[in-house]
Amino acid sequence: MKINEINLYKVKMRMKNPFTTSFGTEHDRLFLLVEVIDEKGQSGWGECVTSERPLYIEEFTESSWLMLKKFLIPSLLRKDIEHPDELQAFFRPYKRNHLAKSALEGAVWDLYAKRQGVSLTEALGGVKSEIDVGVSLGIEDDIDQLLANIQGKVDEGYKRIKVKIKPGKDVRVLEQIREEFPDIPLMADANSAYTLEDVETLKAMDPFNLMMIEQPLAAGDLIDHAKLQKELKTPICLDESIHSYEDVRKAIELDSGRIINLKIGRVGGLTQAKKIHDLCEQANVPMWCGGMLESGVGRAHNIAITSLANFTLPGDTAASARYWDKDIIEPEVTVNQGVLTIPDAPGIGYEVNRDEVKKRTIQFENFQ
Ligand SMILES: O=C(O)CCC(=O)C1=CC=C[C@@H](O)[C@@H]1C(=O)O
Ligand SMILES: [Mg+2]
Repeated sequence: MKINEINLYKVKMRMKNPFTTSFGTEHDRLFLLVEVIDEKGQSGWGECVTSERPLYIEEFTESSWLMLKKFLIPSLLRKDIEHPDELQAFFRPYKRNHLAKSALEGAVWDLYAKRQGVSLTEALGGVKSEIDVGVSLGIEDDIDQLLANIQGKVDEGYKRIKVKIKPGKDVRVLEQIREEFPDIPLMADANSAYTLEDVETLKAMDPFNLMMIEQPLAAGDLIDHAKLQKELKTPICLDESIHSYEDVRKAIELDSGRIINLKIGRVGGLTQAKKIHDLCEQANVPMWCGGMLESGVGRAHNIAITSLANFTLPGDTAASARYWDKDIIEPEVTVNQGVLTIPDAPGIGYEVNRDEVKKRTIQFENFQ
């Protein structure tokens, strides 16, 4: 396929509710969409899951716009490629910037699958036709509001509840949740809010029968997580510490974490995500697909990667309606009693609603 044109959209979407984690609150998502167009005029779509501020990772929307405009898009324009895996060679000279790389590579994967006449799930080697999904709930000032939020998602049948924790909003909150919901599959995401000095606080969470504690310590760390895992009964899940295949290899060797939250953007795209999946499968390390408050485009990519066999735990790919009054894809992502049916239409399996994208696009650039 020949990539004749690439469109870059900076999109602003207001979420239904603010989302608060240990590092901040987001109400408006400011992210990028990438559209690649081949010699037949067919389009593939990817999403750059950055935020306006670099609070979760070092990339942010403006930096990724520049990275795509100045380096990544020019490296791909008018190139003839057989398979999306070839993009690794084009991107290799440029360090990190994984969210930007993933957006462009994801668009090429979508286009590739459409040209093959298969779903992205099939193109990736997916083996499922439906997936169990969980939901991630932000920090609430008021415990009754959090308990009501949990009740709502339990009533909707989500297969796992993820709550955010931070120092001062952790042990007592989890205790109150367990008093109300003694048996629900429950996990906590700390987003690196703790250090090894908090080991007693983190050990105090062991009695709550959590499925996992996600990223308790610093982003990028593997050594201290390995020390902490020796102290905890609860499995540690790694998110911000895993940016590559090599990070996973070392985490397994060090026993830094026993579960991997795979985010396609964080690891630099679907080709790397597949390699990490295969490594975790060989090492019997369970995985699930994390979320970055995506629009339907990014959500569609998450669904496709979750169809691979070793994604054995419910992920964060909730329904479009969890975040958006109106999503930018048709049909929207829906979940029925915690089960999401994977579309079998070619590519990402959802149509991008160009009118809805246009309404929310605050900056656009066409590259030929
Ligand atoms: O998309 C979702 O619903 C998951 C949201 C979520 O938990 C996160 C999104 C982005 C960064 C973090 O705040 C957090 C995570 O660490 O998984
Ligand atoms: Mg996380």
